[in-house]
Amino acid sequence: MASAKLFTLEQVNQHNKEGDLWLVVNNDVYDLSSFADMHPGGAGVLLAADIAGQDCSTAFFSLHRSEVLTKYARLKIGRLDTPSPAPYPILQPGELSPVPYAEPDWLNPSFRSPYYNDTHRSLQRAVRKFFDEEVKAEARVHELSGERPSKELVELMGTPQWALHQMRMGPGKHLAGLTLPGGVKGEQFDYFHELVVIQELCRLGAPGYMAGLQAGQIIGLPPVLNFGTPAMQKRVLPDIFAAKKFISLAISEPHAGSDVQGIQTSAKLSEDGKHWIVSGMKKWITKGVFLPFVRLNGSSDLPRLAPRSGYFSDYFMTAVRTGPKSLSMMLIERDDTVETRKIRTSYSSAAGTAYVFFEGTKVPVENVLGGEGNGLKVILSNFNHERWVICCRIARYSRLMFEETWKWAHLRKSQGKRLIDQPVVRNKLAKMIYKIDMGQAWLENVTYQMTHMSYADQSALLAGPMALLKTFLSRSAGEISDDCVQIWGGRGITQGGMGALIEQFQRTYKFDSILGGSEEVLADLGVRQAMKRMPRAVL
Ligand code: HEM
Repeated sequence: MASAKLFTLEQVNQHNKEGDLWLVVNNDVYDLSSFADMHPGGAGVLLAADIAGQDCSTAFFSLHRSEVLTKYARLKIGRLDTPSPAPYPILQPGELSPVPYAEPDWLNPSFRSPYYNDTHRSLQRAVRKFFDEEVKAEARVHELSGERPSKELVELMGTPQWALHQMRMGPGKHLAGLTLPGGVKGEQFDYFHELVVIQELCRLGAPGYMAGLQAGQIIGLPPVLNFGTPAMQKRVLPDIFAAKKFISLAISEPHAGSDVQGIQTSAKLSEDGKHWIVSGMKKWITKGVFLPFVRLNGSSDLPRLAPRSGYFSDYFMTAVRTGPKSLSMMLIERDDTVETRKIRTSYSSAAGTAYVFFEGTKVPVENVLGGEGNGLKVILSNFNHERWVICCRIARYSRLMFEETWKWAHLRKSQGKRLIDQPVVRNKLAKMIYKIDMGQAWLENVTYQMTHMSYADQSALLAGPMALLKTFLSRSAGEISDDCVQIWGGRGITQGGMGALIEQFQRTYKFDSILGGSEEVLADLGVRQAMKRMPRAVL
């Protein structure tokens, strides 16, 4: 800020009353004269003798997230002429957090890891900077307002320069010939690169927005990649990777969740045998439809919303009963016979969760993936990757909650002591650290196995370990969330403000313990898979 106007602290001291109120935060001078009456914490606190006209960085950072300064940058009028070292350094876009355990060990410059090489590191640096600079602000605002991710941003993410929609599909020939962020060649891309992209996105702390951004495609597109004909791939993939079109996975129904055998949506073959005619309904379909809202640029600090049609999935990868004992997966294109309706969940509406209704929808027989009656095979082939993505996600969200809570425990004083000085708080933090680091280490081990196995072998050999890993991570997330809320107190159950991410996590971590198979189902699957490998000889 070379051209900033400079003030002495004595000059700032003069502006210390109602209607003429300045103060200093992190060496920046703010004029709050007209903002004081709108200050969410009230005008009174700002007019206190130790605040008005003073350097109040310590008071500020014990009550606000640093993002408040970005949001209210318009109140900044200059800088102190003799700055003191900033007591609360704010991370620049792309920087690693200096908070202990806030980053996975492989990002600690003093540590080594057998799993990551220079290509993973350069990709990590590139995407972190991009997410911090281009995505973070929108993600946090839209998470709260329920708005869809903006068209401009999803399209930018789909440009060949960023190729983020392609990377979220994992390694494969869809990346061939591309030069990815950080100079990584598409052919070098492995599951650790994908893990890096997922975990960097999670740092933004906006789970509903993140689901609305890419979740439909991550679970809805693999059948096209793995079972689609070349003609289907040519027609569908480029538009989805460029974010011109969107796809959702449509399996669950009011009577069938993880239990795909209970699916009731059904289809009859047309008389000429060229189409399936589909009728039925699907529930909890991510990205099915977004709230028809758009933010208006009003003077209010809170987002104001007004009706407008939003964009939504153009394709539904749908599980359909094609006979009494026959389940098929088909790619259904949205037309007038397909209706979507918003479902409100504890996630942000930015996820676009919806009901999908099919009423006599005509689907060309060529749109059946993997052959008629092979729906279960197609669904199962997808599950491992979906569960692994969820594992990457919970592991990183849990770490972010730890970072927030660790910082808070250093800031917050109770009965004259910082929270971190209380053994009971340190004990809770210790439990968080070992759960987070155990989860990440197990996740990296499973990921390493994936890099050395075919897709089919992953399903056969890793379904059990993956199911147990997901159960461990989502159970741990519940315990971490609970301990975080206890440390944050009222702020952990208050939307917005210092504890915003903690409140959001305790409201949303359950998604990961249900989606892709509930904890109970997966724990049982993990054990049953191990039972199959039990040799008779040892009994
Ligand atoms: C640049 C100066 C400031 C701005 C832009 C600002 C803005 C805000 C905002 C947006 C909130 C709502 C909560 C949040 O989003 O974090 C808030 C809350 C609050 N602010 Fe400020 N504030 C400033 C300085 C101060 C200072 C110097 C104090 C001194 C004590 C203060 C005391 C409070 C209090 C007590 C709350 C309520 C916190 C709570 O509910 O936990 N603010 N402020």
